[in-house]
Amino acid sequence: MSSETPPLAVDIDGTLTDDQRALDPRVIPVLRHWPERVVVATGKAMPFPIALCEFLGIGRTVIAENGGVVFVEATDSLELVGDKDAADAVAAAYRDRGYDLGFGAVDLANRWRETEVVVQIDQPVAPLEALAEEHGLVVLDTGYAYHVTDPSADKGTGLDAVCAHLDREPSEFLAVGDSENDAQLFDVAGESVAVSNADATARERADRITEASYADGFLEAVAPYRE
Ligand SMILES: O=C(O)COP(=O)(O)O
Repeated sequence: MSSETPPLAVDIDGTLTDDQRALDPRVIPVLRHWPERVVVATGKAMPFPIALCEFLGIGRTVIAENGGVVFVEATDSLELVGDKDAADAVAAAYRDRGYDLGFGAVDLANRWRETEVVVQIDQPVAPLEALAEEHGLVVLDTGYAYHVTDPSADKGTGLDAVCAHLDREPSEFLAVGDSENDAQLFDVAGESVAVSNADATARERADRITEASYADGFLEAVAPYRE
């Protein structure tokens, strides 16, 4: 890889995966051997990106829950931003009105979540948005789930926090992603790339858009640094 390879902030779903949300195995050696820091920045709860880093064999530097959770292994720091009680109150009120979060009784999507609540993408969003607003929260549509989340935390504030711990600047980073929850990350990163399956917000806020979709798009985004 080139000596000018930047540190990388990368989304998971839709960016490192195929269209079925399965990790594309071709991204594994790229991330494992990336010569700079890799930050996994996701809407998922912390155990998922932590496990991804562990199995990739890379340092655990993670932005989870759309910026609500930031973990930097190198400095042994964990920061939580958000009002989980308010998010839980939204979920309870949503259920009281006869709706369901949509993830079943065990609910692996919410089980380890510390700052947000997520609702399955096929559930009604209008009542969720009304309840979120009543509690000072917003609903973020990642294309994979509705996140009831604190508007003061996002993947951009997450990268700021990571950088404060590591004495780096967000502007040093290449960011790659695919949805509106990547927009603020794109804003703070030095270079931002949306894969071609990205939603309108991500496409608008990215510096460039790849020709290819999903993990093929990620491989295209990082190709200039791998020559
Ligand atoms: O959890 C989601 O809804 C999306 O996750 P992502 O940020 O890794 O795409």
